[in-house]
Amino acid sequence: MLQVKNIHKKYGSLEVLKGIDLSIGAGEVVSIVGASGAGKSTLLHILGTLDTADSGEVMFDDKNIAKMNAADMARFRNRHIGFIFQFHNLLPEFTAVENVCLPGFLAGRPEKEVRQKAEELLTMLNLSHRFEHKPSEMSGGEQQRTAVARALINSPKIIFADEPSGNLDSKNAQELHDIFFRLRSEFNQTFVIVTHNEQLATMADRTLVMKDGQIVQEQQF
Ligand SMILES: Nc1ncnc2c1ncn2[C@@H]1O[C@H](COP(=O)(O)OP(=O)(O)OP(=O)(O)O)[C@@H](O)[C@H]1O
Repeated sequence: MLQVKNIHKKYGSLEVLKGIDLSIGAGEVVSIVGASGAGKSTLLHILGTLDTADSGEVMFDDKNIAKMNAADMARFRNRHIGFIFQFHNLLPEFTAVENVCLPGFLAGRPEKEVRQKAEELLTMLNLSHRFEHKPSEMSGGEQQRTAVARALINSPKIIFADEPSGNLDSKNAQELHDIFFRLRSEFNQTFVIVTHNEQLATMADRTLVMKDGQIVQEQQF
């Protein structure tokens, strides 16, 4: 599904990615670990089309992301990619349902269909009692589960998660990790997850270890 060839990225004179190759198949859960500053988030942002590489290729199925213009890339991102960040990034003025709906509306899908899917997703994630709550009226775990529902609203090919449980206590973290693997077994959902959480890293099918801008090791479980 995702093929990456020889990606390089510099910030000024700092070489952050030094030739990354990887490939990720549909339904795989891949974790990326490594010391702070190794380049994990930079790689995830490039894979997720939030940033561009200086050179190299990012292919989603047969589409070369590097060759797309900004508008096509934004459309592709909205339709096919989901994101979950360490901090939920929900809009504070909107309810849980509205936050989840937003990427669906941006994709131009019918309002009724999007709202129904948002409610289904929130119900699946045990948030049926929180539809009309704003982020400040929900717990950290509930906010992060709402962010998962938002990531799923357009049925993305792949979800990129950057330290998704970094801000959660161990019980909520465990619950979130279980959700990822449930989504994989029920919907064949693909995930690439940057994490410092050892439990999550080792639950993945494969773990890529990054050091100084390179993948130095791959562990298979
Ligand atoms: N926009 C930017 N401008 C300049 N330097 C950057 C930028 N983004 C990242 N860097 C630098 O690139 C290097 C890699 O950063 P990155 O966030 O990818 O590391 P990381 O492995 O995700 O670290 P962490 O585990 O701490 O999140 C760091 O030295 C960082 O300071």
